[in-house]
Amino acid sequence: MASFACTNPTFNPAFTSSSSSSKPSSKSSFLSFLNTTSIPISLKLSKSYSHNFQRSLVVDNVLKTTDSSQTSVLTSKDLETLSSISTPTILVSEKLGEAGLEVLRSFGNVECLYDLSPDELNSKISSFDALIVRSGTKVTRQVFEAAKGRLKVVGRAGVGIDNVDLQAATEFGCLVVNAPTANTVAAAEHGIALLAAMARNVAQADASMKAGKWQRSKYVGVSLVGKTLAVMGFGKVGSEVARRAKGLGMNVIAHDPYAPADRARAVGVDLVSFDQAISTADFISLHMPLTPTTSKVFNDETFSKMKKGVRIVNVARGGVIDEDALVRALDSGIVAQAALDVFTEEPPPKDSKLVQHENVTVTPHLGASTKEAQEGVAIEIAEAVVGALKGELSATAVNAPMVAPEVMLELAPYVVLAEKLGRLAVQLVAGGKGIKSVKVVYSSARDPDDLDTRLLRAMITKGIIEPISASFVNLVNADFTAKQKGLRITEERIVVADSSPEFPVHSIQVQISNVDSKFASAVSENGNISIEGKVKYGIPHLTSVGSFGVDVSLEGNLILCRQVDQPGMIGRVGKILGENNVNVSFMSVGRTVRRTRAIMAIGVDEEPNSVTLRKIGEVSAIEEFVFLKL
Ligand SMILES: NC(=O)C1=CN([C@@H]2O[C@H](COP(=O)(O)OP(=O)(O)OC[C@H]3O[C@@H](n4cnc5c(N)ncnc54)[C@H](O)[C@@H]3O)[C@@H](O)[C@H]2O)C=CC1
Ligand SMILES: O=C(O)C(=O)COP(=O)(O)O
Repeated sequence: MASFACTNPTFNPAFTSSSSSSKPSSKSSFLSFLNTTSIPISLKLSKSYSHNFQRSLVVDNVLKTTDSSQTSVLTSKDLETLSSISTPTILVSEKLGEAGLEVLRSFGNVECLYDLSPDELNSKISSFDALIVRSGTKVTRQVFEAAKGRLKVVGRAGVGIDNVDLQAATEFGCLVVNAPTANTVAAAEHGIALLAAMARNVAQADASMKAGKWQRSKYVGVSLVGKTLAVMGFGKVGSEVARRAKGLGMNVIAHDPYAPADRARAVGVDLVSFDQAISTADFISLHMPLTPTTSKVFNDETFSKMKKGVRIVNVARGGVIDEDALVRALDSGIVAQAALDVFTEEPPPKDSKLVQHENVTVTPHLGASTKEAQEGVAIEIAEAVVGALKGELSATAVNAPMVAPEVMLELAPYVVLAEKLGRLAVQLVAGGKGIKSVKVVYSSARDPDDLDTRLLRAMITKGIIEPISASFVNLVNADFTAKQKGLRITEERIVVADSSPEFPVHSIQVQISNVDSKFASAVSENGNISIEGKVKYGIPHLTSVGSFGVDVSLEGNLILCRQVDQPGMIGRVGKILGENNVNVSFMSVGRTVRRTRAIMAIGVDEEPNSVTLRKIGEVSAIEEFVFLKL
């Protein structure tokens, strides 16, 4: 068997790459992190620590301390590793509130480099673990490629993530987080400001007066009260706009294919179809995200269905409107006025017909730009990014499943077990190749709906894929990577009545079908390579191989031997290992029928050399054996 890369077991979604050069923060933040997770642990620390490593330690220490009689002390090797890891570096590429910068600075090295060109960003990005942007930075596939695996998290200091190539981020295993709540009110207020300013020609009248004119009859406006406003996208901003518009005496309807009717009803708003909304509204306010579905959804065809003289406000994204079509609709009078905060291209070209149009009021993407919102967004994104760099799954992750911290902590030892089972299973496949179908069976005393297996599945995927490819797998890209490699992972949950619901998982079984095994005994009766493991006292154990029951802790490396069940076998193999200075950590023998065949599972601290392995193979009663790296 080719040698396998052995990584420190971790469920950190961000920091699992060997190329990571995360650093640490202070000892105090390390300890406070442990405190917040209430892990019973005794640590002797002498240096600053990496959050990357912190997370691994959390996993290790959850394992080591589930038995409350044990305490864990870092070894000198741990300390050496810790001290060699450098501080996380964070690039802030657009103006961010000071309070957020302070949060970031307390954790890592922060560089604020505003107005970078795409080439400059690409040339610098490989020095950073995290990137924080607003709407002005395009985080393209080239950025992820240029990052060379270093970039672990992109933080969008705001809501819209249409400027981040999410598919590329996912493929590169880079977590994307946003700050979805702190600018909601600011955007809604700006929408209302534009609505009122547009209806009363505030901007145009202001410009006219500043040009020395006094044109009272030219700028007669329209009233809002009693008019119908269609809110397109009844999410956070849309519903706040609706609430405020109702306060202005408007009749508000909304269109949102995904919004629950009761949420709309609570605000006194009727949810209607797209066509109904645009054809009955006097005013239309846009609040949907820019996606392939919403791109240019306001176009010649949809403008033609609108009431003549409709007025449109857009504080969502420029791209939801076909801007050339809007100019035509303005010129023809279908659209009487528009008030726009956002544009397809930002800033728009200086000669943009839309910006220059006399019936259009414009602002340079100011929706989120209040002092309050910017402070809030900065703190929200800084905390999300720091959390992600620490290995916590963010509540605002955009391209990864969100797992509550308490669930993650509970699953921690099973996460280690899952990765090790994946890693073992793939090493049992002849040549480690041709794996197409993997089945994972979780048995648990809990209701199947009560078990979130995404983390476990991701780690099994990691365990299977990483040893046989150059791919780096984490929670962000596990499903994508499996799909890309043609690996189908199916899951089954079995409820076992005789286990305690106190523990989330009783056992995990990994089966690989339609492959040859290099260790025939690992093939169970259904023809699949099959191994099963459990967590005992917080430590992952291998509990069955093929049809044989074993019980060996999954630490260090493993030798599996199948032999004729006869006296003296343990001694013979143990002697060979001892003579070659290989320390045995655990040993377990499983058999199906007495004095026929047995499997010996031997945990070893060191990797036996080829001569030692050959000697084991020469023991006459041994029919087959395999050395597996964990
Ligand atoms: N101008 C600015 O500075 C700001 C702009 N925004 C933009 O406003 C938009 C909304 O933000 P939030 O309300 O916070 O997001 P949100 O996610 O809370 O709401 C978006 C709503 O749009 C709905 N939606 C999705 N597809 C739709 C479709 N085809 N038709 C109608 N509705 C659809 C969703 O179901 C959701 O309810 C985003 O595009 C965001 O980028 C947000 C803040 C500031
Ligand atoms: O949050 C959003 O979606 C916004 O559009 C705000 O963008 P900004 O952060 O002001 O560039």
